[in-house]
Amino acid sequence: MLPKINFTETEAYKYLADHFIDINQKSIKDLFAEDADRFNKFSVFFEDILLDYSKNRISDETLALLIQLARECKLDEAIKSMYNGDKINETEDRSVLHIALRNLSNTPILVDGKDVMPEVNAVLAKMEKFSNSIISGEWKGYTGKAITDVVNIGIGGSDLGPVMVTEALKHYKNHLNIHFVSNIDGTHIAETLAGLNAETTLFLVASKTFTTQETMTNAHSARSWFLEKGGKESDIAKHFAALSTNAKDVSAFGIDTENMFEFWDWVGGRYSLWSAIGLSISLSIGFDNFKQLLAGAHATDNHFKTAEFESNLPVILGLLGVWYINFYNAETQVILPYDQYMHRFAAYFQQGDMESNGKHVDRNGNEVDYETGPIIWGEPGTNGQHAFYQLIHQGTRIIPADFIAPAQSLNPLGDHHPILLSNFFAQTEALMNGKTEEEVTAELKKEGKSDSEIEKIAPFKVFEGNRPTNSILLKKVTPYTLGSLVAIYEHKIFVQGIIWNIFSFDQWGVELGKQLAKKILPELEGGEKVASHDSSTNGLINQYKAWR
Ligand SMILES: O=P(O)(O)OC[C@H]1O[C@](O)(CO)[C@@H](O)[C@@H]1O
Repeated sequence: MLPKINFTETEAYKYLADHFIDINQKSIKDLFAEDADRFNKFSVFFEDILLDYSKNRISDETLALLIQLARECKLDEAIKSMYNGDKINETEDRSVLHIALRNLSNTPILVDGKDVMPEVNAVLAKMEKFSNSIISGEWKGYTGKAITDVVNIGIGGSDLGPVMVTEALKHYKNHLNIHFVSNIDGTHIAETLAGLNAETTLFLVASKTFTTQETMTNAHSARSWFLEKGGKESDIAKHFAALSTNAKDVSAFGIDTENMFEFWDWVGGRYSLWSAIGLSISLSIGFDNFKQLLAGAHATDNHFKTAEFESNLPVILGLLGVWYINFYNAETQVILPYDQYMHRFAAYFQQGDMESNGKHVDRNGNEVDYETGPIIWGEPGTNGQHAFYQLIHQGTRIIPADFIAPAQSLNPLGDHHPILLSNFFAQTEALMNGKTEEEVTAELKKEGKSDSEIEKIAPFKVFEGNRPTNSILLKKVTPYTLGSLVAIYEHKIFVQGIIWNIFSFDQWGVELGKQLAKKILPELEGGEKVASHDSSTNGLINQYKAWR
């Protein structure tokens, strides 16, 4: 069981509320001026990852109080509960054990008294064998040819993680072409299949429940396409595999359960890339690299479990988020990878974070009277700089930003990487320092502008600064480092869920829309006018029927 403490009623929260007033007398720039050691004090290494969180609106006292808050909310107990396999996903009566999927130390982890590790290891061994035979070409399609293309059909957690990782680790990929189909919009699968040859294509139907409408519809279309192109029912076993917890529906679909890669209800969809759902990753970069990804995450898991809160990366990141969301009313959190390969990282954590902590009822079943999960967004730098950074620099909202970059490029081409990194460093500095009216005036004077011109233009050129950032510098993007980084963000979400006293591992909020869509679908048949909804919904449905 998780503790059920209202964090706004803790001692630490009250101290933080007072401290908030004090700390705002100073800007981050002032705090740097006061303390030459600030970088050393507020940065922490975890293996080949450096987190510099010194450019935040914090002092020693802020950090101490935030850590006190974590202690009062019994974060340590909550972490133990998760690692012990307790059913901390109480609303679904499930354990939360993505840490078991990457538990390469193989220490027993019990669910209902049974060690889950033998099953985890058995599926990993099956994934290894399958990946090797597809990659080597030993596995043949129905006309005796090796597989060249793999299509992962899944959505949400059965898509975003594998997409993000295969993109982030593209540098390590082999000859297989990996495609992803998620959207129910027929365009997605039609465009994907257009260039493919059924004889050499393998479909992975990735669905924890094996009931998700989008995935099942796409999977049936893929099956029909395969049969139209010349494959027979008896050939399906060579071209379709399932990644699921639902053996019954997998076999009803016609997929040989020999080709089913199992996982378990204690793996949340948005935390499942480490499970059989990661088969597309293992096919793309090879099982050894997939294992490195798991190893990196496992290292983070050990760090999260054992490091003191003061040097614990997920704890620090989580608490900083709470600081901005609950005291500064920050509504969003932007993630800015300065690495083209990581272009889906923010999109991945949009689900990871927003589906986990987008909750308004606390663990006691009461409506919360404080903010919970932020809106997560982001794009890779430097593209974002030329699109939305204006608002981060000069808008009216506070947008805490995570900058992420590797020190070593996987494509060291001319000056590209130093230019990229100079932008990263410059942005965090600019966001902190801003530009004062005096500086703007001096600059304009130097350009030869008259006093009246300066008076007119200066206000628009002033940057307030004092905008908080975290900088995460990786030595290099490797499967191991990426695994560590993803796990850091996963555990950060956990930390925040504990502080906010919410359940982070269910997602009831996505159900209503699904139910209504099922009700509306039959109403779209036929030509008769629909009148069973509000006037807007009726109007839209009827216009759709008129135009289609
Ligand atoms: O893997 P499944 O069962 O198809 O679910 C896909 C996604 O749908 C959701 O349940 C939300 O609708 C996600 O949590 C999940 O990742």
